[in-house]
Amino acid sequence: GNHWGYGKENGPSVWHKNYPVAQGNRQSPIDIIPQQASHDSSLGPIVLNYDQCTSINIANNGHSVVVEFDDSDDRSVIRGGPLDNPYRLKQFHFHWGGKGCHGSEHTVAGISYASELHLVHWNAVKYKTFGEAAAAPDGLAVLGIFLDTGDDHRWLHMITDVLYMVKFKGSVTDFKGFNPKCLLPSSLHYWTYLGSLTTPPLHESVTWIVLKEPIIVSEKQLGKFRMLQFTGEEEDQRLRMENNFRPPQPLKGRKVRSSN
Ligand SMILES: COCCCN1C=C(N)c2cc(S(N)(=O)=O)sc2S1(=O)=O
Ligand SMILES: [Zn+2]
Repeated sequence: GNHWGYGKENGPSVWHKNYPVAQGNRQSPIDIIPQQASHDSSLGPIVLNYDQCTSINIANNGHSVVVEFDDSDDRSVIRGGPLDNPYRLKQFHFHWGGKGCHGSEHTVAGISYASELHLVHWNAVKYKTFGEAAAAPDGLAVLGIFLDTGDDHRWLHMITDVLYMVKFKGSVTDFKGFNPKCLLPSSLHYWTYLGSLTTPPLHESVTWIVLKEPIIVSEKQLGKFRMLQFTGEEEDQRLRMENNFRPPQPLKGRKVRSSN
């Protein structure tokens, strides 16, 4: 059927047909305007405890490349900042553009970055399952990290070196012992606001925490993401996985807060 995607016929501009919440009041991503963000002294620092984290596998789900984690206990959590509870790390994935053009989802005063990394966490204190949390207004916390281009990122090769194993939609391969701490910038200063998943089902269940400082990766490393395919190995259509980002959505009166 007409499964959602990023093409002309099934892209972000028509998602509302199957997912009416696409036109809701807390959709993501947004354009973050730093000067309009309110400094909130009650916003403490975010704390990431990823040291015991256990990555399981890396997969091509036909929309992005996703690294899944064992979330059977509180071994890797994000806490603090706008969050009332610790949220458990479930997966991380990326969004990126085509050659040379931009591919981040959030923009900063109209400027987009080459790519954006999303670390997805869920509120296992309040909800029994990830699926339940993903549909609840305070169910998810996604840490967004911008990727800018420059020199090689010293650790990203651990991911780009295995992308050939998950070239096609539906492919998955073991990916153990990866700690995403190595993908963080030096500063954890952030903007935060209430939003949604940026892909269908577009649930309005995400507390977004977007780091101000990008990490730097090389054009060569980003290029390896573009050899992934949206399509499966058995499909005769070859569709390069690129421009898998949703454009900024209306703020609808929401407040963006800034950490100090
Ligand atoms: C069963 O729950 C419904 C599916 C939830 N998920 C699917 C997404 N498309 C999705 C998008 C996410 S993003 N781009 O907003 O981080 S996180 C995420 S997810 O939480 O992994
Ligand atoms: Zn995402």
